[in-house]
Amino acid sequence: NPDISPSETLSNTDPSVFHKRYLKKMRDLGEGHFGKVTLYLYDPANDGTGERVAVKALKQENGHVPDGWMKEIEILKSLYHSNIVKYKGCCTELGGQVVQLIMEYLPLGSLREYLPKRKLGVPQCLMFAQQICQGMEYLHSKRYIHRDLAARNVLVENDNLVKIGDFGLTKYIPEGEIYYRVREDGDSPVFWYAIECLKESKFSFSSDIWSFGVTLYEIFTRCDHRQSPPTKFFEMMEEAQGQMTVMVLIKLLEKQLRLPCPRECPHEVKMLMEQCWAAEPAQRPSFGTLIEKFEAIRR
Ligand SMILES: C=Cc1cc(F)c(CN2CC[C@](CC#N)(n3cc(C(N)=O)c(NC(=O)OC)n3)[C@H](F)C2)cc1O
Repeated sequence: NPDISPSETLSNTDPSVFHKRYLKKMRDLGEGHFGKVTLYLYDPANDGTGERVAVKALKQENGHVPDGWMKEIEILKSLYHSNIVKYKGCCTELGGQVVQLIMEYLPLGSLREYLPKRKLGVPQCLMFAQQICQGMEYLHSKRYIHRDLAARNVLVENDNLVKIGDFGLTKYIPEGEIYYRVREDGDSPVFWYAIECLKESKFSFSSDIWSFGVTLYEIFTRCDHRQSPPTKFFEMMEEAQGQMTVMVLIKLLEKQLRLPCPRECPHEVKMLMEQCWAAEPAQRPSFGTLIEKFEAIRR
């Protein structure tokens, strides 16, 4: 049609730009220390035929966008892997003073909601565990450490596919560095933290492996809250009423105490958990090694 300019024939709207006016709030999905994740219908036709998206927003900062927040958006935007939640775009407000992160919505939610409802067999638990390792191996290959790997941050696409769904504490480790040092802020997931994180706030690829070991424990307890890491560790710390939890947890881990092996957990899986919880970071396996071990167990 010669009298329409080429740009008008193509729908020249950038699909990664979401307009606030078309986002219709449905319900909250989660709350973090610095913000929340909400389910929206993105409905430009305004007829309910739009698509559901998960929107992550920071608690209102006084008029400026924290640079750590833009980092998280850039990180997710740069990740392409079947076991990592898909970035869809951004929604900006007030001339870019507020930026919201738009992700694909997985209605089955995280393993924390899914596992207690769906009594999975051992083979499916092993498949999910291997998929988490595949997503994490990809993340580590780009020199990112997750720092918050846990069942609550693993989303279920369907009975055969899980994805790492939140990157709120993810950090880049520069070439040549081994550790990322942080001053502790917010409510840290201490029962998923490696011993060197608790003692010296030293985060590394190896500390993600420790957190994977705790996530593997969660998978094989089917996220039963009576066996959750906090519940179990508090039971193990029972005589230490009133003392600082982190100090007591460190003492307990230094005495080589660990989370107990879940019932009907294969011996090889218990061995993997214990390797992930080696006191010495360098003795813990990599995600590549863990993938090979899961492939061998699943054969
Ligand atoms: C500002 C910081 C911050 C705020 C937060 F609320 C959280 C916690 N939040 C993380 C995202 C979350 C779990 C995961 N992964 N989730 C994502 C989806 C999805 N993409 O579909 C989904 N779906 C779902 O529940 O369907 C029924 N849940 C869930 F919202 C918890 C972490 C944070 O760092």
